[in-house]
Amino acid sequence: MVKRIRRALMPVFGWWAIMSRKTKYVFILAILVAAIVVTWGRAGITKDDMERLRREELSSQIREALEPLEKRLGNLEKGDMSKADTHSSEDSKYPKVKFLMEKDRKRILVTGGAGFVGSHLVDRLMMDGHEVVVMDNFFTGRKRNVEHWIGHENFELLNHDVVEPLYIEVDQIYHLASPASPPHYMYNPIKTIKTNTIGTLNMLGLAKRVNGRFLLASTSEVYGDPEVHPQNEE
Ligand SMILES: O=c1ccn([C@@H]2O[C@H](COP(=O)(O)OP(=O)(O)O[C@H]3OC[C@@H](O)[C@H](O)[C@H]3O)[C@@H](O)[C@H]2O)c(=O)[nH]1
Repeated sequence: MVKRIRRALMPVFGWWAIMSRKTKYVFILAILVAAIVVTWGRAGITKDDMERLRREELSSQIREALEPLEKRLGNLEKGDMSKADTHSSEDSKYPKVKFLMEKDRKRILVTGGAGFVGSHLVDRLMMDGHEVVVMDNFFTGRKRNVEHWIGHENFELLNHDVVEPLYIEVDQIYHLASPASPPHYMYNPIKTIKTNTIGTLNMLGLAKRVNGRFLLASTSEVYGDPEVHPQNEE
């Protein structure tokens, strides 16, 4: 093996032996210079490349972050307020909502907002551009009635029993939380009475504290078994 290597290197050593001393120096110097240039050049390019890549990545991240803001600004400049709201753009997964200026936008609590009447009221208030807080204990209400708003920046869902006090900041309260149909309000009559007394008192207290407007809905059950449809208010 050693013999084979020696034989392979023979031509090189042969050349080396017949070279003058000066040529040898020049040869060694040339190899050294070449090695320095290659190493230095490689190190320089790698550093520069890394820096350039880092800068390119950073500017593409900034461009990505700015794009929706620029789009929104463009819409604002064009006066298209409906598209200025990110959630009202065509590709939004939510129903279209109006854009309301901060001074016109109300924060509204709907108790029983996951129920039949409540969820339709919630749709209307959301589409009008308000902030809506739904509070429901899901006795008869269902999350699916309001699920199309879950995650929207104007929407909040609280699983809370109105019999317990609630401390939040709102401008208006629609108080609809109560078992509505006879099988439901007779299921636990004492709880129904508590909901309609203590619950209503809690919501009145909240309205008083925040100086907010208050609406209490009754039920068509108060008419008994009506003989005419639709029922009039007399
Ligand atoms: O203690 C309670 C009791 C009830 N609730 C909630 O209050 C809401 C009441 O809504 P319901 O859907 O039961 O009653 P609603 O009055 O909205 O509609 C009802 O009356 C009109 C009919 O046409 C509907 O079919 C019927 O559901 C429910 O979401 C229920 O979970 C509370 O949050 N707390």
